[in-house]
Amino acid sequence: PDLGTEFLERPLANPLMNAAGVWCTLAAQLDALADSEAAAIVTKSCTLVRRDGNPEPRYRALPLGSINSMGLPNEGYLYYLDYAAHHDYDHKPLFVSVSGLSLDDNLTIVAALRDVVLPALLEINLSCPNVPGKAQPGYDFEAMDELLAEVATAYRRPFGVKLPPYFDFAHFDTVAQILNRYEHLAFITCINSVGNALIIDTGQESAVIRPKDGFGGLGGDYVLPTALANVNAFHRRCPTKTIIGCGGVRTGEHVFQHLLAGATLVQVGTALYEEGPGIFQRLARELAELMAHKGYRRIDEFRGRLKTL
Ligand SMILES: C=Cc1c(C(=O)O)[nH]c(=O)[nH]c1=O
Repeated sequence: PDLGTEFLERPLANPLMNAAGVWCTLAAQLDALADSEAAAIVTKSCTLVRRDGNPEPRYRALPLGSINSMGLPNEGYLYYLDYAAHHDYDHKPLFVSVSGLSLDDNLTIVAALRDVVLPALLEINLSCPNVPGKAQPGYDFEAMDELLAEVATAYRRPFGVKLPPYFDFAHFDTVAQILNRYEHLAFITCINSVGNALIIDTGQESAVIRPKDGFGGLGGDYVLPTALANVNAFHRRCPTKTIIGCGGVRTGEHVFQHLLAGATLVQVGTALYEEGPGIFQRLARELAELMAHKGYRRIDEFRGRLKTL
């Protein structure tokens, strides 16, 4: 089978990439992703200035996934613009994830990315659940609309958004209606971690991460059904947008399910954190095996073709 696909008219060797935040904070990590089987890479969400992030322990692997409250540790946007300036775009696309702590910060970073005129792709993160005292724009629809209006005006080039999970059809409808109003908004990445979960260690009778009394974003197997639902909900509601799936991908079968639900690219977070960049070779092999078993030669024979009963 051929795992080839296309993103914004650009051919890619396969639909696989990392999720923002995982194995992508430092140049050496990004280089490892560039050297891996991932067909595209995205940076850790960046802020105006460098951040240490939240006190540790702030990430825990779990039997069914992970919980994190990293607190947006990153090297500051200029570090990632510099990385983007040296990236080889003929080899594979680079996305820059931006998660400014204010509208002004977001606009400063977006304008800087616009002015360096690089082929890098902008993914605006509307959904960081772990900055104490900061409500995420993804759950404040007026703030989201204002942010997108300002970014679209300032950036004037194709960009995308990273959404939190939604759990209500009224929210799918409202958010899709907002996103469909922005022509430059070319792609939608669903989902970010399921925010503010609480994992309890029974023996210790304690939370397992330090920040926010143990409340953190859930990832991994726990979130696959919610991720698939959000991918399919926005695939149905935003026919002119490209959907990137993210959430719960650990095997080739999970990649297949995200593609069936309507994703064009599929991001890997928790499983990449645990397995490292070699995971992309395994996922590509497993996806090819599943496609061969089903008699599919190309991804476009089944992508977005989820049946209903
Ligand atoms: C950008 C901050 C995020 C973080 C974080 O740095 O705490 N964790 C997530 O699961 N998702 C985020 O979007």
